[in-house]
Amino acid sequence: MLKQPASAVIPGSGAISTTGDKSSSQSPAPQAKTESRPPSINAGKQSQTLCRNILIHGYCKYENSGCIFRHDTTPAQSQSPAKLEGSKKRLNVDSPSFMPGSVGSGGAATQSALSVQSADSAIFVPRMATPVSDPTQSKSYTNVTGVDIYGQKPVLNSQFAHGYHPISQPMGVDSSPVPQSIQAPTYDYSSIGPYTQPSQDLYYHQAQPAHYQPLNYHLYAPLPPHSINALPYQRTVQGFFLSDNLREELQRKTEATLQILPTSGLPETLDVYYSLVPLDTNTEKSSRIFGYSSWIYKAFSKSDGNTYALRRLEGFKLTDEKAIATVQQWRRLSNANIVTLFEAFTTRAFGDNSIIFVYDYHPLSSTLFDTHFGASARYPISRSPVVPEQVLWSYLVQLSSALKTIHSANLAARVLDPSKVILTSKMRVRLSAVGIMDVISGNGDYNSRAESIAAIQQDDLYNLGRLILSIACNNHAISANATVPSQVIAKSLEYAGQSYSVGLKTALLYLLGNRPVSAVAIGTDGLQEPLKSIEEFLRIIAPYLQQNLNSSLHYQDTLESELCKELENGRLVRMLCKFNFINERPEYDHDSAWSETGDRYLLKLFRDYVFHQSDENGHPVVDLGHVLRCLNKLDAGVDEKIMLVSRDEQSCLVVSYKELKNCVDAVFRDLSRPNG
Ligand SMILES: Nc1ncnc2c1ncn2[C@@H]1O[C@H](COP(=O)(O)OP(=O)(O)OP(=O)(O)O)[C@@H](O)[C@H]1O
Repeated sequence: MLKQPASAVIPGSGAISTTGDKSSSQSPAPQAKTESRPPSINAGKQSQTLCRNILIHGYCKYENSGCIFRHDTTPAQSQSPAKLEGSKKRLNVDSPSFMPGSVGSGGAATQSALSVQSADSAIFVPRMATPVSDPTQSKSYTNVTGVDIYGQKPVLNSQFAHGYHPISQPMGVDSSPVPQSIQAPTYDYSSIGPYTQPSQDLYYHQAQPAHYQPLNYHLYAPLPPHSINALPYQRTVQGFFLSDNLREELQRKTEATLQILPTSGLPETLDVYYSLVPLDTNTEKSSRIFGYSSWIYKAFSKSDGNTYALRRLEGFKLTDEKAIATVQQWRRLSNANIVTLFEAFTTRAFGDNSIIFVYDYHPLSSTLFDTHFGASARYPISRSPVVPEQVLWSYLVQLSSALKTIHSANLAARVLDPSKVILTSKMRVRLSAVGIMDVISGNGDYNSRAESIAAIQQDDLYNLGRLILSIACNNHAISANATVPSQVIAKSLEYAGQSYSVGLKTALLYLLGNRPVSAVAIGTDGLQEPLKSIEEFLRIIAPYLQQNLNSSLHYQDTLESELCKELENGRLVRMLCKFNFINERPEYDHDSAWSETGDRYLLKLFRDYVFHQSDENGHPVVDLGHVLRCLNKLDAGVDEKIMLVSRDEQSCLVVSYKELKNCVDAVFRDLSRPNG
């Protein structure tokens, strides 16, 4: 229970009586008392005054028990005697309909119903800090004490102990009545410590009838996948935010991307690249793969500010300029399992002849070699020698997809080694050194050597088989040695057949099988044999492609769901930033005229309403659900009205989120104007 103010609220009409202005109210209780009171000299006058209960509730339950106010809504002057007689009926067909929002809009009935005291109240005329963007949106905050908040500063001395006063009446979509049958499920929020019960709005977003259909921009609409049957204690506040694991991983990647090494001893710049950071985990360089020692660095680009991975081949002297042109062919490839190659250039910045290949940078990646054969694995798959079959299929499918793109572009991967396949997140592999062999072997002009490319593509299939088999058998030698004896391959296949399914063995047999490695293959029977192809291989593993597609779509759903949460939170951050720009500005510290007048005063009260509520015992109410709900409604600018109470509880303001949003925008625009 949150503390209630000592004030009565008249929804919609804006007429509110407070402890500070008791005289201006006309409540049912005093009216009831008047029954026993002797008729006063004002009795005749009062009988001309329309009973306020008629205005507010449409009827007065004291009408027949002594209420001396008028209950016929036809203007008194124009009432015929016959009508006057009939005026004892509560409402009749001539009764004007009740218009909750008519205060201030000049409704005749409303005006005639205002008491003499109300007539004395100052008319609230908001002062515009800057013109509001939408001229049709008139501001009409209801100042319940009759104090013009724009001209006169309310007294705000006492300790704040203002309560929780939502006037949750149907002014907007979310306040419309919810049918009983589709009430939002009860949500147990008790498990999350100080956070109290969240709003129904946070969870409940489909029960509104179709005719209340403006978009509910202030509601959270979590996307699937949801955790099925989660117990209350499992549904924590984390449900509103990015999962911890994902957030941590993304943050670590950001950190790695931004890392710099001021004293690395590396050249300060390489072409347009600067701030080089070595990525090699292995300081002992071998020339096994490329025939040259290779190094890899992270660097920022001056031209676009992005981060790239620069692979350097030490001591390479380019003799054929045309060879480097093949990079353009690689650059055009678009495949999620290939690290994009952007450009290549030669340099003497390291004091030798080096060639640099520029790739996309994938922070915190780890090679398949490090993962399965190395001492440290960034994405540990399994420490047991038997790698789960699902993992092998995942690699096989992804690398096949990469080969399909490469072969379709009339190119060949040529390097399919565990040290040149990187894991960029869990089970996500990419070929990391494409295009290099084409440049350094000067063999890029495949068009003139159709036979050669076909043969190299056959090698790709064979090398893919060796790569997967070496991981399946936990034997690096199978992939490290290009001329591994066929007996070793056969024995390893037999071994793999014991641990893995027939499907996997069949796939590996196709890749490693005794097919010709030349474009025109002649079999032992003298007949021409068809070449293996990646298309044919994909047909063989088709059932496993579906499984892989399914899991990657599941993962995509999960990420989209996480993104959806952050979308909402992004809006809140924006709103909070604006809010903090406005509230408690130190330069206006001693200028209460700044913070306690006009739009800014409303926002100050709104901040108290959102963050600084206290319960009936004076304890702070820490309700994250309430905060999220309020800020989302503010950002969406819904029509729902709330009552803001000053810290001394002497004045209340009824204001809609829409008006508050206009205030935020106006004040923020004011602040951001060059001359402030
Ligand atoms: N494009 C890239 N983006 C980010 N990191 C990468 C990229 N390519 C490779 N790496 C990382 O750089 C490190 C070194 O890669 P490299 O290919 O040199 O492997 P290596 O094991 O050192 O092989 P070698 O002995 O042949 O140099 C690995 O941790 C790898 O994950």
